[in-house]
Amino acid sequence: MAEKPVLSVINLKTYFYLEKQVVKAVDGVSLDVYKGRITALIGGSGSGKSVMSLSIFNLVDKPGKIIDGEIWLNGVNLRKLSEKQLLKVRGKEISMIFQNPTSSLNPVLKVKEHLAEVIQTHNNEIVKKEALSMFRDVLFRVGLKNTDQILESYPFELSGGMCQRVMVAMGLLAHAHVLIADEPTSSLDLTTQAAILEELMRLKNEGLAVVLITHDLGVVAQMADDVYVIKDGKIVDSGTVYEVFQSPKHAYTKSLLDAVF
Ligand SMILES: Nc1ncnc2c1ncn2[C@@H]1O[C@H](COP(=O)(O)OP(=O)(O)OP(=O)(O)O)[C@@H](O)[C@H]1O
Repeated sequence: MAEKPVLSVINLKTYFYLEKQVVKAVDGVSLDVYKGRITALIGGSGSGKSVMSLSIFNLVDKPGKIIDGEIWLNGVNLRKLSEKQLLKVRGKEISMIFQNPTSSLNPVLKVKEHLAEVIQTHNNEIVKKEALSMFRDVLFRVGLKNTDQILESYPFELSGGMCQRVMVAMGLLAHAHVLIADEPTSSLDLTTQAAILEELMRLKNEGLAVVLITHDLGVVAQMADDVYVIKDGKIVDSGTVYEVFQSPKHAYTKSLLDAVF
């Protein structure tokens, strides 16, 4: 691929130091994520998908630790940044939507306050009125219609799908370059799942780089451009979705595909 990746992970290792053993949750993963493409990360339960995405944000808690590797975002190695510098990157340049959208938002903040937090650190001079019209606009873009009411709502007053969309809106407002979606639809009903997936496609078409972590290989076949298969913390297969699904190189990929198709 001629274009440079927006996000490049090189030889990343994240281990959990337990009393009796070391769990090598991510064990030398390298992957490239491109603008305007959906990159899927697939693998069975416990293969390292979530630890991988948390590592990108440096959000791995003890006893876990990133012990090696580089994480390049638009030419900056995130592993060299201080926690203060990383705060500016998280949710701004890379945003993330999690499995459980309701608990990913702060329960004591209204939607408008979540959105305000995004622009405060980003763009102080925006006056209140302009900010509100930007918020309405961005909520509308993610398919939320009753924007004035939603702005005044707390997360618990919204459905899971609505919270998910608020998180996507926060990423849009921040002009994020990369969106990492970790099982973004797992807790949602079918109609909302379809709407969120459609939204991800739209964002990709707008030029965002999307990393999609999912168990749902049907969704991957339908939506992804590139695929990485992770097993026991290691990438065992990768390529375009066509390459990986048509001619899987690793027996593990074949078994994942056989279980579904
Ligand atoms: N806090 C922790 N302490 C110890 N081990 C952990 C911790 N968190 C994750 N692990 C281990 O790291 C490995 C990778 O876990 P991870 O959550 O990344 O898997 P996953 O691929 O996201 O699974 P799933 O699809 O079920 O969400 C697993 O062996 C898991 O047990």
